Amino acid sequence: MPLFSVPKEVAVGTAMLGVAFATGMLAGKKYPSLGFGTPKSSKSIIGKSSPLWQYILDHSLREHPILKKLRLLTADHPWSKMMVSCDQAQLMANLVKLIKAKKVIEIGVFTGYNTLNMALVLPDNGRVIACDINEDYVKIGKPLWKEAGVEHKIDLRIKPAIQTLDELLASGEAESFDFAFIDADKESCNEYYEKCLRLIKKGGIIAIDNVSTAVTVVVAQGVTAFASGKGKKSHSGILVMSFLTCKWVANCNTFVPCYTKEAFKIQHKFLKQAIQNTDISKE
Ligand SMILES: C[S@@+](CC[C@H](N)C(=O)[O-])C[C@H]1O[C@@H](n2cnc3c(N)ncnc32)[C@H](O)[C@@H]1O
Repeated sequence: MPLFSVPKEVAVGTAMLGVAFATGMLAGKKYPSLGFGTPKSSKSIIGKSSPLWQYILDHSLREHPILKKLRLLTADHPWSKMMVSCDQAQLMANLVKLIKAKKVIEIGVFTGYNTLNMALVLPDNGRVIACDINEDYVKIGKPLWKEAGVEHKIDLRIKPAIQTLDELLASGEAESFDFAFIDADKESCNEYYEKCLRLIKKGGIIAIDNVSTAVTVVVAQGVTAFASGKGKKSHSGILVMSFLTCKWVANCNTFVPCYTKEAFKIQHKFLKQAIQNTDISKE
């Protein structure tokens, strides 16, 4: 019996993600002192000293023009490092499309780059529950949501994300979401993860950013429980994927992965298990 069943494309996509992790091709991360965030401005990611990186972006990035506009607009923000990288966002958009998601949650919106990214690939009646506490950040991207014609798909909730998740659960939306991206304060990550496990339905995906910092343990527990089949009932059938931390290398203008051995082992084990247990017979 497979532990879970995901579409073949998702398994392949996830495997490629694993390869990207293994080869250090994914976007790097830098953690400002607040404990969240990633170095994502085009200025820092597309570095001249990283021809491989540039090649990957030149040949695989298909960024919507308004997304690009928002990325460049955000690049000038003092906290631009918090924005997801364009390739990371593209991977999530592809996964959202592959599982034919209709309802997604973004925990931590910042200027709304990934919110817009997901809204663009959702069907017209799709919905992004976008959670943030800082309206000033969100205000930067909101006009571009409108310009892209997807504003109606975005349900922005300005309040602590825990409160929003509780409200969703209280209003009977458990097991009704397809995808969640956890990318806010790390202190609450454990709670976000547990609540998302209740909100995401079977066949859905929970993506967690910056897992090799404070949340490694959370993910490790979830992934281990999930991969061994010993997780709670509600864990089964949900794919948990994680974006690992990379370390900013000063004066290098590029990012190199800085995996903790443990985080890499967990990721690798999980991906291997995910592929082995993918039920492609129904495809
Ligand atoms: C790393 S940024 C999110 C980046 C975003 N996902 C993107 O695609 O660009 C983290 C965001 O989490 C928000 N945040 C921090 N604590 C929060 C909380 N308790 N509830 C909701 N949002 C929170 C911050 O205001 C910030 O905008």
